[in-house]
Amino acid sequence: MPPKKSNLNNASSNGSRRKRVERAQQLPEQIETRNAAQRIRTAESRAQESQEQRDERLQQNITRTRAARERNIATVRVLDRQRQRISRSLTRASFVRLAFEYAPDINYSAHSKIAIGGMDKLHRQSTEHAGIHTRCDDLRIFKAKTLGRLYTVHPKQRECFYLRWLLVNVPGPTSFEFLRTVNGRIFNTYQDACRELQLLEDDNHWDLTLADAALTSTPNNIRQLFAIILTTCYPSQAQTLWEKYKNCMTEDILHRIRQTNQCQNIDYTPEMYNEALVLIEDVCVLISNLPLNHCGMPSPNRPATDLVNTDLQRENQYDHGSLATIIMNSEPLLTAEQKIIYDRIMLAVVAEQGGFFFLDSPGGTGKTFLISLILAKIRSQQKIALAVASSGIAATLLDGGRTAHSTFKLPLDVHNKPDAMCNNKKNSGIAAVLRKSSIIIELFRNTAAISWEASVVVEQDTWADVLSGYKSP
Ligand SMILES: Nc1ncnc2c1ncn2[C@@H]1O[C@H](COP(=O)(O)OP(=O)(O)OP(=O)(O)O)[C@@H](O)[C@H]1O
Repeated sequence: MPPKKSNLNNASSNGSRRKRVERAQQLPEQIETRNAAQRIRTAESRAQESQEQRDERLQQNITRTRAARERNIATVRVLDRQRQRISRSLTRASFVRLAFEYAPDINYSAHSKIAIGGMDKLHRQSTEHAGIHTRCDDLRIFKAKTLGRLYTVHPKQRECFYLRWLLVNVPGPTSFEFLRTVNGRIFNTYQDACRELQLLEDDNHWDLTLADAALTSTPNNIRQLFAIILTTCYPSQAQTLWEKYKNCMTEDILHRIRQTNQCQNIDYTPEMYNEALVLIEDVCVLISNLPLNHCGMPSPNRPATDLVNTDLQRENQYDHGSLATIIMNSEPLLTAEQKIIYDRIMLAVVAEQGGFFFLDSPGGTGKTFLISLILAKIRSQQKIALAVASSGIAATLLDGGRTAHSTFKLPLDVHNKPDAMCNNKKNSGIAAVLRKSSIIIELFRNTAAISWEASVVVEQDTWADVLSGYKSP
């Protein structure tokens, strides 16, 4: 087979450069003639090829094409990753930094068309209406094609939430201090400033709710109701509500102390209120994983490690009767393959061997069935089996399942941060649960390989950190 001509476009010699220039100056007819001659030459040379030469040529073509495709795919992936990284870093830009970009000379509240959040969408819609478009341009709020973006802040991030609220309501602020200044008085917090400006809904509704409950419910129920209000309704003056209804929420404790001491003259004491606060905090931690001081309330006086009990209690609260039923019904049904895996994992748990097991199989082949049985078996032995999943939906498949992100405080963008660590302290509740766990089962469903691999690496580092000095992961 004649040697393949070198590609002129890749050559950098004077000759090839001259040829390229000549070709660039050719007329279409000349190009057509040249191409026709080239086709004839190729056909002639191929006609002279033996079968082996033809096969070799085709093989080379295939290899070249594959290599080129792989190069292209690799380039596209690299570019894609870069683009994602840039877009994520923009999305993660801190709210406070964005607050600095706020244009202080604009009265945002005066413009009904300014929405918080999907500004890009708004602008795109607005361009279809000439009137609004002109108005957007006139506003000159932000450069380029967007109207601008003030990030959504969850009320849980209290001060950030109130700062944002002030930013969209106070015209012409010149500094953060300016935002906290109302009627010449500088407030310590943005929340106080919001309250002074009457931007917050008052707690009248929650006041009436608690007053109603105080008449009809037990102290335990009122505490639970109060915890729900604190964690999900974000009252602006939680402490005032507590002060008003703390006696109703502490009545059972007072009653118990009076009974214990055989004395009906004992009155409420700070210790009793503290005990009630501890009980309320336990419920708050169960609902939102946040202690009371994150809900605008005073912290109860107890060692921080006592919070551990809530996590541990959660893992020890399984009903042993129903666990036994699960085991009794499911164990005999195990298939041969399931049995091998079941025995292998149970052996590792009983012998405290440690280790990692990856279970993968096509959908509907009984993974969840097997995992549920393993969880039930270990829990029935008074041991802790922690069940986590890659998503909230997946977590519902496992008894006592929680998301890995909430359990281990995984960073959201694990695959972007190779040195990321979970936000768990060694003396936290979940660290104690991890230390006492006989097994940690993590269910990954519909998760891209990169994300679950990255999650496991980060969790593994965290387990090693949390367990260091205790036992091997
Ligand atoms: N050994 C078994 N005996 C009887 N039923 C079983 C057994 N193994 C699994 N099943 C049943 O088969 C169905 C599918 O099982 P399961 O949900 O555990 O599969 P899976 O592998 O987790 O599926 P997917 O990957 O789609 O979640 C369930 O109804 C389960 O109860």
